[in-house]
Amino acid sequence: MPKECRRKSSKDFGFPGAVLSDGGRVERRAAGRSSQICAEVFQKAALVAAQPAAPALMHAPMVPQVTITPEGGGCSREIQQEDMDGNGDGILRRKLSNSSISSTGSSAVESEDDLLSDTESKSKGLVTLDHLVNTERKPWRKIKTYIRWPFNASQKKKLSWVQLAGHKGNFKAADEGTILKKLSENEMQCFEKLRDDALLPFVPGYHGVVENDGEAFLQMTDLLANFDQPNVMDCKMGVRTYLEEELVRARERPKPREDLYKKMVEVDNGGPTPEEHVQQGVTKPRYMQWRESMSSTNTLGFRIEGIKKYDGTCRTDFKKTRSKQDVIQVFKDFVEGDANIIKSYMLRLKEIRQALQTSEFFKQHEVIGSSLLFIHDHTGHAQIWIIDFGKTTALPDGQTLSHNVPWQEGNREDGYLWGLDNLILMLEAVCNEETTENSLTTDTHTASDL
Ligand SMILES: O=P(O)(O)O[C@H]1[C@H](O)[C@@H](OP(=O)(O)O)[C@H](OP(=O)(O)O)[C@@H](OP(=O)(O)O)[C@H]1O
Ligand SMILES: Nc1ncnc2c1ncn2[C@@H]1O[C@H](COP(=O)(O)OP(=O)(O)O)[C@@H](O)[C@H]1O
Repeated sequence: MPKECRRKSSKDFGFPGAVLSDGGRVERRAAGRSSQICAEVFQKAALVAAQPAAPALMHAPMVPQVTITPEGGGCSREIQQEDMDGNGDGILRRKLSNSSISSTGSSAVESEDDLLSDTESKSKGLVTLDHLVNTERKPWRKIKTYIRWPFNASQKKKLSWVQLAGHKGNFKAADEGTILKKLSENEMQCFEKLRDDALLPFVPGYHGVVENDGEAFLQMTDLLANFDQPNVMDCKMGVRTYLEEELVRARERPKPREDLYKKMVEVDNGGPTPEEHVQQGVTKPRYMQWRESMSSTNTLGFRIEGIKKYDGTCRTDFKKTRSKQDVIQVFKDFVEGDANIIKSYMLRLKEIRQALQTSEFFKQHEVIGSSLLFIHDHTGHAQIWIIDFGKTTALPDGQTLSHNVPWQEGNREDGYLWGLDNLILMLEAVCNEETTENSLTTDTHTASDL
């Protein structure tokens, strides 16, 4: 695809001071920086918002399947805390991703030849949203972060936000109950289209495009806002986590990336092929396929990305959580045996499933890299939302997906519904186990009481 047709990041929209409000209207923001407003770029954003999304992949080529290099034997182990400590304070600079159509504005799609910093960073775990409170930044590599409770009410509010996946620095705090996510044109178009769709009740409220500190952001509802010390889990949906066009591009101009090689080796030194070891680099699709095969993406159609518990503990070391039993165990730990929470989650997943089946948006889009965000708290409040439309791509006019047939390159299927069904099955298993365990406990009590 020609470069000018690719998605643009917030930088393409440029300058500060304006708010692209709901409905694509351009407004001026009453801020001291109004002199910096560049109406033209925000009109451009308005125009984009008002127009139907141009299909990003007009002609998905029928090209041979990419072979996933088999995992080597090697010594494989989970990342340990000691591996992480003192290892994450490199320069947290993000350059343009070489093969990525970023799910966010932070890694705009550019050439395969763009460079990428060795210290390419992801935001994992507890973060402090920029203008809320100025504490020391946590390097993403730190896999466990503890927060001391209780804080006073305002501190608690400030520190309760968590980013479990995605790119570092992508989010900022905004007005009460909302957050800002770096603008990607693609995600903006999705939010615009979702305004009239059956999925609307299941996605974060969208409040338009705003400028903050010279950058454009999507303003959306902070899903954590109505929870008290929430437990949060991010599950990335689908059997595939990269776009077909990323494969094509990598094939045309393969660009081994050192940062991805390093991430692979951190988890499994036997992951890279001998050639990849020699070149100290792997291509983006190769890395993404390896991630999918190591985790439950390929086998279950979803994977757990991260969990933050009410007590502030945070885990993102799920790269090798693949088996059903392991996944069930993670869910059991997450809900701490609370059958009511599991039931609420199951109900919500079934509602989401129903909405997906009637959603025009869902039919007409390849949904890649999107997550379900599970949130519950001690009051029994439990909800799930569909988040991250950065790589959700419109199909050519008239084309639809079933979302539950196997992916073959060219058919653009994403396995989303298949993954959702498996997720529901996993939760049912958790529920059954909990119920059995509880009834066993009750039986025991009854027996001993007698
Ligand atoms: O989770 P790990 O193993 O760190 O791998 C990440 C995730 O797959 C990111 O997806 P997400 O943002 O959905 O979590 C992806 O960003 P894209 O969404 O841009 O594909 C990154 O690609 P790069 O940003 O190119 O490194 C890739 O390195
Ligand atoms: N609307 C929201 N409310 C609360 N938390 C959110 C919201 N959107 C995203 N998050 C948090 O940020 C993380 C990354 O979000 P995501 O949209 O996937 O970012 P990226 O596009 O950088 O991958 C999620 O795992 C979640 O923890």
